Amino acid sequence: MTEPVITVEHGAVAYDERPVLRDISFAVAPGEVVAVLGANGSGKSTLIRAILGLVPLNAGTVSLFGTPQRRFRQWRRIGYVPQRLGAGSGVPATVAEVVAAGRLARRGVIRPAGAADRRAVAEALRAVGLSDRAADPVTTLSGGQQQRTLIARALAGQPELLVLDEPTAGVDSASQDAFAEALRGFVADGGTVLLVAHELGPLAPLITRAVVVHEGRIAHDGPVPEPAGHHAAPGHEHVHPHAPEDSVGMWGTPA
Ligand SMILES: Nc1ncnc2c1ncn2[C@@H]1O[C@H](COP(=O)(O)OP(=O)(O)OP(=O)(O)O)[C@@H](O)[C@H]1O
Repeated sequence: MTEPVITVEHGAVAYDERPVLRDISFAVAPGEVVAVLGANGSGKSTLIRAILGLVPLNAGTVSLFGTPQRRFRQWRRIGYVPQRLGAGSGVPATVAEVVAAGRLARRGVIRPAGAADRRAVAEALRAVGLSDRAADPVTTLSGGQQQRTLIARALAGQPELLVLDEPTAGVDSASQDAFAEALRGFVADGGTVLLVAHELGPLAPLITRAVVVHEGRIAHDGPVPEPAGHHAAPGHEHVHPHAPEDSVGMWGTPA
């Protein structure tokens, strides 16, 4: 039997004793592309941060590649792209330098970059369509291109699992398409993906499963649900032009 890449069992997280995730259980198998959906503040980012050990669980367990998270040491197998590039520090790193940082965990800081590192960086830049910007300071790139730079940094580490927090939020459509293409290549090479998203856009065809978080619990685990308020389907006759915003956000929970 193939070992899940991620297993969460009865996971719970609280911030300052305020419960944010309660009794979360789900698993991600190798090769899956799982989208975590849900309204603002439902706990999506907290869930992936808990999986990565960036926030502590106060109940339950997480295993990564079959190893309990607290004993897991093979972090190079995981590439993580957090929600946003932090506020500009003014350090004029080039695109290639940022992407090369994704190799550090693999080669160790002591050993200088070798041919394999340079190849991995070039390949990651190509995958996100930024080869021609390699020498430019990241600060001269658009928000979408900066996001692609971070994705390339994660890809350069040649991870087996990519964890992405809203990779396409506020990103122009050219960058969304470039990202979808990069992800398609990553998955075709056997990679596994867990991503948080508000809108799937060009990623939709790649998603194999959706997990909807609602008020700290999993409200749905299965096929990508139709966005709430989707009335374009033929034969849909229920018209309510002034219906209030669904409290779940754009993703409906099953009745
Ligand atoms: N470090 C923190 N300390 C205290 N509360 C936090 C912290 N991080 C998140 N929260 C709170 O926990 C809840 C869940 O936040 P989280 O960021 O996980 O939600 P989300 O579903 O990812 O939201 P969004 O879609 O807005 O990114 C929110 O009420 C948020 O305010």
